[in-house]
Amino acid sequence: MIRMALPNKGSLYQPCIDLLVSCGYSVKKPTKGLYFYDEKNEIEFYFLRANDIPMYLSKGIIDIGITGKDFHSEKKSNAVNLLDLPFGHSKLCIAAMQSSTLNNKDDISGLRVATSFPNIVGDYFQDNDIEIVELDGAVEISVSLGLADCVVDIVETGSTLKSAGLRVVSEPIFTSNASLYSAPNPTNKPDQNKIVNRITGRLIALDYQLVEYDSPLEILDQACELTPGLESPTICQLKDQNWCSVKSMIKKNEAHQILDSLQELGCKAILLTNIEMARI
Ligand SMILES: Nc1ncnc2c1ncn2[C@@H]1O[C@H](COP(=O)(O)OP(=O)(O)OP(=O)(O)O)[C@@H](O)[C@H]1O
Ligand SMILES: O=P(O)(O)OC[C@H]1O[C@H](OP(=O)(O)OP(=O)(O)O)[C@H](O)[C@@H]1O
Ligand SMILES: [Mg+2]
Repeated sequence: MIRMALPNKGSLYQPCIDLLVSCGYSVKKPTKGLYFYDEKNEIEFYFLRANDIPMYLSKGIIDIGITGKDFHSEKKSNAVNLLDLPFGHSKLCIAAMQSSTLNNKDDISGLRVATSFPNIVGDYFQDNDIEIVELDGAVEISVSLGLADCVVDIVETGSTLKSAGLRVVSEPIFTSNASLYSAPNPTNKPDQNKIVNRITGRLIALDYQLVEYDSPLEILDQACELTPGLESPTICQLKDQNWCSVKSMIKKNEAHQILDSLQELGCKAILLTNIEMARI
């Protein structure tokens, strides 16, 4: 038995559910309630505020959980980062009114900065004299309402800031993504490892594709150089002694260039397929 925390809403909720379902877990948030038991895999899922997950992990109440790096850092959590996940990418940026003359960190000295990340902001501005105005959310409206002179807020596309009449003032002060975290001393390490292995396998599957093709013997070495695989490509002799069939994993973001090269080389029947899950 193991306890896992997932964000109960927001940007991380659906990607977390999709990731875990693709790893064979049965997980859904009840319409009312914050708990779901996956009987087959013996996992208790708790749907918590992404912001609170670092504390539950730090105290060892929850064994494993997914949240944003920004929340982990803000809460000064001693949870252990097991795995970076390919979603929840965002930045914490300083933003001020479009018309403002602020252009860099030093221009902020003496000003009021509204944020939901007082620790990250305090550390960043430790040598500047600023007043932090701590807000729980909807930070972007605070400047036009006159509560603050600028904000430090989460930015992904920038459309939230833009619609509040704000613009980013300087380089991001923190770069975040979702991560899988462990309690410092999880109760059930073998069960935790199973979860990590499944998720790692799924992330590899998402990064790679499987290519299969037929190659004349005389160009087989050149073809294999293009598709070396992780260990080594699988090669089968075809009925026609002059041809082989080759199977290999290739990086998804290189796949189409590799297919072009295989075709130019003289390979035939080139097939590209997605990988559902991988254990390397
Ligand atoms: N638009 C976005 N795109 C990608 N990641 C985002 C986006 N907005 C927030 N995040 C990241 O997702 C995580 C959860 O933030 P989000 O604002 O979605 O949570 P939330 O449940 O709405 O919490 P809160 O109620 O405190 O705002 C954070 O780590 C954040 O950096
Ligand atoms: O740069 P953007 O692409 O606009 O994304 C950033 C916004 O997304 C998040 O808000 P969310 O959608 O979670 O709403 P919330 O205010 O309820 O947290 C975050 O708090 C920012 O406000
Ligand atoms: Mg939010």
